[in-house]
Amino acid sequence: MTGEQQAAQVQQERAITALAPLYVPACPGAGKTHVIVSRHFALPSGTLRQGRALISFTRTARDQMAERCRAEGRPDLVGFPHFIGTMDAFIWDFLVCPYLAADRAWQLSDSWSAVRATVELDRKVPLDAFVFTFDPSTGVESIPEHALDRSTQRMLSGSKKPWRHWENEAKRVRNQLKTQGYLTCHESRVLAWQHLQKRPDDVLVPLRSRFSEIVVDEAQDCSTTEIAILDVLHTAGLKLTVVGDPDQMIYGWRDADPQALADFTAKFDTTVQLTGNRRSTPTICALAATLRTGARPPDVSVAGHHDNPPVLILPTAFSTGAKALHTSGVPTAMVFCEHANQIGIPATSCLLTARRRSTLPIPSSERGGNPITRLARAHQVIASGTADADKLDQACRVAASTLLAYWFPHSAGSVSTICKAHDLYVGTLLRKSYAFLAALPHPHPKWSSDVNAAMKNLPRPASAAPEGTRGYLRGAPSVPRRHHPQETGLRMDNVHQVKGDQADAVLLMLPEPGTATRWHRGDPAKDEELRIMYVAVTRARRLLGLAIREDETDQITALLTQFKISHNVIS
Ligand SMILES: Nc1ncnc2c1ncn2[C@@H]1O[C@H](COP(=O)(O)OP(=O)(O)OP(=O)(O)O)[C@@H](O)[C@H]1O
Repeated sequence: MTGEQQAAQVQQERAITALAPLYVPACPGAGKTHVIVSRHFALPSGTLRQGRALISFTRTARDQMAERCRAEGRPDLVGFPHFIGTMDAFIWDFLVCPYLAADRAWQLSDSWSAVRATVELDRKVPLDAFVFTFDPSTGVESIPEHALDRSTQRMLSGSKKPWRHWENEAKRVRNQLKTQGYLTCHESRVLAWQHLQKRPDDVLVPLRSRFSEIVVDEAQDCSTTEIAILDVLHTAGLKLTVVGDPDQMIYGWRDADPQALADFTAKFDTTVQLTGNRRSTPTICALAATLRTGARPPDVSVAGHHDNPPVLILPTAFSTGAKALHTSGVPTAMVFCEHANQIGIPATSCLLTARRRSTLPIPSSERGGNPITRLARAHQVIASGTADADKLDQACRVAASTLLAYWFPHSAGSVSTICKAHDLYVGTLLRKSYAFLAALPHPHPKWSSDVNAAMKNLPRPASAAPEGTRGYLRGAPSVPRRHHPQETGLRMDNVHQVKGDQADAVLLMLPEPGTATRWHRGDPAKDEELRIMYVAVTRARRLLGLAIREDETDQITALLTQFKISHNVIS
């Protein structure tokens, strides 16, 4: 072990064992999840139920933490009295739901699009296009006009009604829905804040008796209201451990504010900083350092990789329809995968990302298509080997409904309904469906005959009653074209979705004109685009590729040369 690796280990140990209240600012790849889960393994003492709340911002992070506990043989750390969940779930379960009037059935949705509410004056606008914000220091709620997306701004620019009429109408529609029992996470946060102000003892006593510690992961994503809520809990004596990387703050639109986090964490007595990057090579750490505030030196790479490949610069012609063609005429993603493959990284360990999902060659509707195409896509999900639990579940359900349609040709409804009607256990069927999908060959134009033969030969439940070829799939699947990046099993998603994730090789698409100038002259403290680039590049373990506009190649290579970052232009 090198001295740097030892130092990183000592930092991690301190972050695991230091007493809360504790602030752990950490660089990318510092092992925040390891710290949080290891902290959880050491049982807290001294309070009634000795529970610990582990709060994260994404369902993926939540599932990772729970999975880590189970994998270490501690499933008991997942359930009561502990809590492992998202910030929204914590706020709803502990600060809002128990204190709502019992006279109606309350429903919490991610956004107003779930109830398809609209605001109508001289035109009709979806309610979820209006961004409600709340200032906890004044208790005032508003809808800033500048936060509207571009298409709503265009729509409202033709309206004869002034903005304040739209704002009032949006609030009226929202209030009416609230009266009917519908809430989004924004209303939930505001209610939490109000409950803490109006009836602090009711809210705080149950929290104190259940949790001896509340750990907040990815704290840089907290909105100002969430920080204000945590501040009340901290002031009331609840023990908080706050873990985060302020450089990865990419949720400005939901009111995350680096200054609010800095002011809040300054109140903590103990700070343990994690500066060893266990994920990325020195070259990737060096490039990442050019995208963050304060001209700080690169993080120390303690990943121990045996190589340190240069950054690949791929000049690309970006055009509509998510086409990104390298100067050689081949999709840039394919060129990148070939280079990754040359250093032993298969396409399934590569990640393609961009600020906008629309830049990525992802089919517009992954769920659409005829039954054979849906099954082919489900097969791809399984074959990729990298899909998350939700995607795997969806894929298995597609295969399960194909099997059920063949086994029970007269039954209709969802997988659960048909299973119930025929006394089948859904979990067993999904496992069988996984095996069925995994055994199928790669989709091709005559794939349906392979699928139908596999269905026929698959051991079936005793109650199944297939009728000849009823339920057989027909036609050709519309599988991705040859040389299409999707065909390689390459994983792709936008930066906000891959946050917290990692891959051996990452290709970041940068189609926006002016990226080079922005990178050169911009200030990451003020420019969220640069922070989004920072999050993207820090997902890479060994190889990083940048797909850039051809006319910006010289500027970007000059920049990398200036920072002494080794790179190769692939032309
Ligand atoms: N103590 C450790 N020993 C060995 N590997 C570790 C240790 N801690 C973390 N790692 C590994 O380091 C990598 C980065 O860890 P992790 O994903 O938790 O980072 P992170 O701090 O959450 O990063 P980010 O904020 O950038 O997502 C992972 O592959 C993880 O398994």
